[in-house]
Order: sequence, then structure tokens, then C-alpha cells
Amino acid sequence: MQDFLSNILRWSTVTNLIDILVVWYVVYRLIMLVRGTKAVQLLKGVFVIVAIKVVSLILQLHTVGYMVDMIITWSVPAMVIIFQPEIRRGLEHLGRGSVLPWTRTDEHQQEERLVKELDKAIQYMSKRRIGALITIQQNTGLEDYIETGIPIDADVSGELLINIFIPNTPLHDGAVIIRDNRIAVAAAYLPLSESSLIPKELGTRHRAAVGISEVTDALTVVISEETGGVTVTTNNHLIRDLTRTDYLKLFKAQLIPQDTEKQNRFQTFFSDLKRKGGTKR
Ligand SMILES: Nc1ncnc2c1ncn2[C@@H]1O[C@H](COP(=O)(O)OP(=O)(O)OP(=O)(O)O)[C@@H](O)[C@H]1O
Repeated sequence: MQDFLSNILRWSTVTNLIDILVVWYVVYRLIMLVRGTKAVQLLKGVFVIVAIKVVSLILQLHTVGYMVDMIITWSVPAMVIIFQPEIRRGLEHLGRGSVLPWTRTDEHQQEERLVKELDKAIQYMSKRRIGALITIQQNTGLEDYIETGIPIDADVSGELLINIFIPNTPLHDGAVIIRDNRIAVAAAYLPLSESSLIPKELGTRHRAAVGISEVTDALTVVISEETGGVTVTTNNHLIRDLTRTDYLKLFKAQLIPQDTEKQNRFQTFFSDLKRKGGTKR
């Protein structure tokens, strides 16, 4: 028994465990990053190539094996070129310290600012019934949708958001996408949900907000042009006619990460809302 315990507690076991946890975390973050983007197709391609390599090794298919080796060799520099923007963004993220929890203070300040500016824009647009659709990227990459919009790449400010959605201006149609606390694009096209559970009185703006929440973990805010009502969609939930207190509570719960506390607060928020009559789709 003692032998067994000392074996388990051996340093090499601990390092192996750390090794597995680090690999698991990196793979998890990678999957979350590429979910919903074109990179998923590419990953499938990588798996096919690896499978062919394994089969060629087992069946001793030397020419096939050689060809696969060539593809693998050349695909590494090719991937660096193809994914240059994503790699740059990832490294910038690392540089800003958002990966290590103890260096995240600055990022929390940015997220608090994001909530403040969103609130400013929502209050203004809701009072004046200016229709708006704002999607905030979370863990899932939104590259495919960002590509459909008009690049802005600006700090988030309430004034800029309001300006974008002023009716009959070139950028007001479509969605604003916020990524890494910056307005990435305006006038982006989001996927329309085909759900029959969406109330009939809600049109395509709300349908697009639900659509993006079905395929990614993004948080989307809709301001109705007809009623001025504020709706939020996230993780397949649609919550209509939120009061200022409610949407601020939701934003703080989901956009300002409190590490382990974040998930609990988010769940508590939804259970509170469900009790108050919020919609779960
Ligand atoms: N797939 C889409 N992606 C992004 N924006 C979209 C999409 N479909 C529609 N929109 C936006 O929604 C607007 C149309 O809104 P519509 O009146 O149909 O929606 P609604 O849900 O009834 O909202 P409202 O209460 O504001 O009228 C379009 O002008 C466009 O800006």
C-alpha cells in the first residue's frame, strides 16, 4: 500500500499529470477558438491526412506514405501563412496577459468599459427606437461572420455604436461585431435561425440574433426599431424586453470574467430570469 502511494506521488507522475492537463487545456482552447470558423474544415482535413498516414504505415504503402510526408512537411509553412492573422491575434492576446489569470486586471478594466459604453448606446437607442444588432465574441471565433462586414477596428464607444445604427446611413444595416473589446466590423451578416419557437412578431433582426447564438457562444444585443425593447441572445437563450438593471446584470455576469465565479453567476442569472418569465429556446 505504501509502495503504491509513493509510486503515485512520484515526481514523474506529477509531471505527467501536469503535462496531460496542459495539453488538454491547449486543445480545449484551440477547439473553442476555431468552433464556427473555416478552420474546422481544415482540422478535419488534418485528421484525414493523419489517418491516411497511419493506414499507409500499417499496410506498408511506401509511395502513399512518402506523399503524405511531403504534404505534412509543406502544410506547416502553408498553415502559418494562411492563419497569419489568427496567430498574430493569439500572440497579441498572450502579450496582453489575458491567458494568465493574475495578469488580467487590465483586461477586466477594458471589459468594464465595454459594458459602460454598451449601456450608453443601448439607453440612447432604446429611448429613440433606433434598431440595432450588436454581437460580442466570446470563446468561439466569429471570423466567418466578421468577413461579411465592413471593417471598423475601433475602440468601443457608445457614440460610435449610436452613429453606426443611425437609420439610412451606410453602416446601419446588419450587425456590429465586437471582438477583443474592439468594434471589428459593422454591417455584418449573421446566420438566420430557422427555429419555429421564435415568437412570430419578431422579425429578421431577432432571428439573426438567435441564429448566431445557436452556432456560437457569442452574446448578442438587439434593440427593436418598433418598440425600443432590449433583447439579448446567448447560448440558445432569447431574453426579451430586459430592463436596464437586468441587462447590466447579464453583461457583468457574462462579459466581465470573475474566473470560477463567472459560470455560477451566469447560471444564477438565468435561473432568476426563468423564474421571472424569460424564454429558454
Ligand atoms: N441575417 C442578418 N444579419 C444581420 N442583420 C440582419 C439580418 N437580417 C436582418 N438584419 C437586420 O434587421 C433589419 C430588419 O429588421 P426587421 O424589422 O425584420 O427585424 P425585427 O426583428 O422585427 O426588429 P425590429 O423590432 O427592430 O423591427 C435589417 O434592416 C437588418 O439591419
